Formats: sequence, structure tokens, C-alpha cells
Amino acid sequence: MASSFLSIERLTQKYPDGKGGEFTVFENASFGIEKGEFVCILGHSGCGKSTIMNILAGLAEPTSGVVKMDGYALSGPSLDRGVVFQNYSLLPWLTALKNVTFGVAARFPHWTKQQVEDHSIAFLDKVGLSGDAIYRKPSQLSGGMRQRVSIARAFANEPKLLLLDEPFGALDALTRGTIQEELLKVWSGTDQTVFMITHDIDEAILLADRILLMTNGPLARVAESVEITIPRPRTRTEIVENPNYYAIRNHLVQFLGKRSAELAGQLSEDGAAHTPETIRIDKTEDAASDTPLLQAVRT
Ligand SMILES: Nc1ncnc2c1ncn2[C@@H]1O[C@H](COP(=O)(O)OP(=O)(O)OP(=O)(O)O)[C@@H](O)[C@H]1O
Repeated sequence: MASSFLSIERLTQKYPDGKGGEFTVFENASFGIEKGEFVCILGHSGCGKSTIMNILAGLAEPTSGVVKMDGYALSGPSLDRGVVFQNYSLLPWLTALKNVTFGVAARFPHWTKQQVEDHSIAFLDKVGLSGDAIYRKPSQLSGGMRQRVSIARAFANEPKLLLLDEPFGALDALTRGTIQEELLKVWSGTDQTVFMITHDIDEAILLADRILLMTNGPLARVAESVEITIPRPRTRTEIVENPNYYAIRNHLVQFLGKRSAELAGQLSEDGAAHTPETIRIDKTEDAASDTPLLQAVRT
């Protein structure tokens, strides 16, 4: 754990319960994320996903515990950590391009104006925005285009850690599908580490190297870390043909439909750190070693 690029160590969050007491959202949550990994977190509403995200972004302090990046404890927000929220958070008075150059110029102060602009245009292009569109203001863009600008802005800043809080939650299914693939394209050309909240199982399988599963709150925990054993590059139409797709999907559905509630509120009595169990489902490996096809290999 200590050697992970991002190390979440014994994170505990308690809030006042409004009746003079307090309730524990999660306790002693511990997990690591490696450099360049794309990790999604899934869990029911209220389990504490946004709380974890806000702590990673430096927008909130945990009740106890520490988050280390590259071995150093995080404190406060930083350009090293970029955040994309569901509501785009673009500056309404600036064009799409200026929304991107604004951050890039701050991140790379030694660059010339031309370098900043070329770099920003290249990232907008990667998410399918070019021509006139980049000179329009957010109010003149569709929701999908605005979210493309947010994603281009976040990647163009090249933060060490990119935090995505349900970035596609407000988009229709078709636009969502297109932008998911654009996100994969822009991510695969970098060594960017991404931590993303989503409520969409298929989105998580398409995007992630690993999916962290949280039990229901209060007293939630990150119970499982499910490896996505589907090779990259991935597309929405191709992954469903992979033999692991439905096995992984079924596991996630079972967890969220049943086990997330059954495991809820189970905290260790001795105050030990809660690390997720690694789940590896690989029907291709199973077939090669003659083990039953649907068996999950737990480590
Ligand atoms: N500032 C706060 N004060 C008191 N309680 C809070 C505060 N922020 C969050 N909570 C509570 O903490 C719990 C976890 O909230 P959080 O927003 O992290 O959940 P979530 O998993 O992101 O939910 P959702 O999927 O609905 O966004 C909830 O019960 C919420 O009501």
C-alpha cells in the first residue's frame, strides 16, 4: 500500500447527525492506486463516494486518516489534481478555447502564448471539438460539447491525478457513449492516473482497469477491487463480445443488488484498516487451466 502512487490510508469520515451526535460515513478505508491506472468507484447513493473524491481533490479534510500522492500527504487543492464535475464548471464569459488556455497558461507559465494555444487546440481536437465551436462561449454549446471542453481542459493541464465526478451524468445515452470513447482516446495517449465516480456499470467496465465497490452507508467500506480483464483498446461494441464481459457485469450487478447491503455496517472490532478484496474474473484463464468457467479467482 505504501508504495502505491496514490495511497489512501485509514480514511475515516464522520459528520454530525443533526441530533447532537455523529454518524460515520466510512471508517479506516484504505486502498492504493498505481500511476497510470484508471479506477472507477461504484456504490449506492450516500455511501461516501463524493466525500472520498472531495478529500482527494483537497476540497475537504477527513475526520482522520491520510492520503499520500508520490509519498507526500495531500493538503488543500493543487494543480497536480484536476477535477471534472457533472455540471461542467466552465467559465461562462470565456470561449471554449479560452476555458482551456486559461488553465494551461497557469500550469505551464514558461510556455509562449502560441504553445499554450496549440496545446489547448490539440486537446480540444482529441475530444472532437474543432473549427468554429472552440470560439463559442459555453452558453452557445450543447451539454455534450460543454462536457467535452471540461474533459479537454482537465487533460490539457496534465495533472498527476485526474478526478472525474460523474462527468457524464447529465448527458443523454448516445452523447454519453461517444464521449466515453473520446475520453478513452485522450486518456490512452497519456500516463494519466484517473479516479472516477460513476453510477453506470457498463461505463465503468468500458473505462476502468479496476472497479472499487463500496458497501452501503453509513459505515460503508470499499469492499472489493474488481480487475477488468478485458484488453485495451476497448470500444463499446467490442467489449460485449469478450468472454469476461458478462461474468464481470454479473458480479458487479450481484454486488450492488445484494452484497452491498448484506456487507453494510460491518466494521472490524479491532480498528484494523479496511482494504478491499481483489477479485479477478478471467474466463480465458479459467478455460486454459480447466477450472469451472464462472469461478472468480479471489486473492
Ligand atoms: N457536509 C456534510 N455534512 C453532513 N453530512 C454530509 C455532508 N456531506 C455528505 N454528508 C453525508 O455523508 C454521506 C455520504 O455522502 P456522499 O455525498 O459522499 O455520498 P455519495 O456516495 O457520493 O452519494 P451520491 O451517489 O448520491 O452522490 C451521506 O449520508 C451524506 O448525507
